[in-house]
Amino acid sequence: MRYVLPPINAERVAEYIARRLRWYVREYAGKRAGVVGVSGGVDSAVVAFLTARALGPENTYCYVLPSFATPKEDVEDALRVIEALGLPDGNWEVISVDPILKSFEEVLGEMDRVARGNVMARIRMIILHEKAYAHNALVIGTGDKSELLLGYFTKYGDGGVDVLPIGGLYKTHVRQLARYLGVPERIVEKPSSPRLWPGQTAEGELGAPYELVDSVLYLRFEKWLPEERIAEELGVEVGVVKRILEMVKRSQHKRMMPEVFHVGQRDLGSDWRYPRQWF
Ligand SMILES: Nc1ncnc2c1ncn2[C@@H]1O[C@H](COP(=O)(O)OP(=O)(O)OC[C@H]2O[C@@H]([n+]3cccc(C(=O)O)c3)[C@H](O)[C@@H]2O)[C@@H](O)[C@H]1O
Ligand SMILES: Nc1ncnc2c1ncn2[C@@H]1O[C@H](COP(=O)(O)OP(=O)(O)OP(=O)(O)O)[C@@H](O)[C@H]1O
Ligand SMILES: [Mg+2]
Repeated sequence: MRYVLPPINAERVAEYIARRLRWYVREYAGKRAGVVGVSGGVDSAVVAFLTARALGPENTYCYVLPSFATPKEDVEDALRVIEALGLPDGNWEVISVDPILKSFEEVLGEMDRVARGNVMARIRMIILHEKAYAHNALVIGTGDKSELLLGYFTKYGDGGVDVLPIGGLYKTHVRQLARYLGVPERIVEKPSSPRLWPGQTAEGELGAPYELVDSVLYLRFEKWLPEERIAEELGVEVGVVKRILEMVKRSQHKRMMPEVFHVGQRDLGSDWRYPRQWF
């Protein structure tokens, strides 16, 4: 398999994202600070570094929100990020989501691991928004371009954020940016995982390494090559390419506002009907 993404200019990208994030939070939203859920993974580490660069450590709030499925090394790595940023004491906290998850299961009954994982992600979302309200802040999202295109996130969970500063960067580019920013190497090298159940890895669930996923997405959406040419170019079966692009199609609803059924002024009280072929 060939990796075809050109590298980014990490210095310029970091500068651009930090400036734009500062403008978005301060000028556009009129807020003071940013709240980040820090997992010990590379996306949230990069976003925490960029938020501190944009707004200053005193205006950056980091929350580590482990569950029973979080390895203890991840909590250690999350704390390393917080230490590296030099956040003041009141600007970070470790809060276990397990008691909240347990009370959900007591009321709703036991859930399977996917359902429980999505509830876990939505519990984190609620906590982060509560903290944002408390600190006059926005919830800074950590989704990258690969996850957003694949729909590899929980709708209204880790997807329920206010702004997506690294949403224009593929996962492999986020790792490059992480190295430039000085994110600890163990975090940069760690295989991506939502950690929604023990042993879960992103590449295991997606069925392909991110180098391949990113190459397919790049050749399709930036070079507009047809599926067969992408397969040839990367030296993989066309079925692999089709499967990745199918994930993009099926997750369109996660990248849009919910469909609104508009009712126009002239429809109210008139006998005009939508043409049959619209349905
Ligand atoms: N066509 C459509 N139009 C409008 N809405 C539609 C829809 N199809 C489904 N839906 C709605 O979407 C829901 C399904 O979406 P969702 O609840 O997200 O659930 P789903 O996509 O099934 O699962 C989330 C996936 O993201 C992964 N994940 C989650 C969290 C974090 C990370 C990470 O990388 O850190 C990864 C997780 O491992 C899993 O593979 C349905 O329950 C339904 O309500
Ligand atoms: N234990 C956790 N504590 C705090 N936030 C979390 C935790 N688990 C997930 N999150 C939030 O959900 C986001 C989505 O998880 P995801 O696994 O995609 O990102 P990551 O762990 O930062 O990087 P990677 O995708 O490489 O694992 C995280 O970036 C983080 O903001
Ligand atoms: Mg992760």
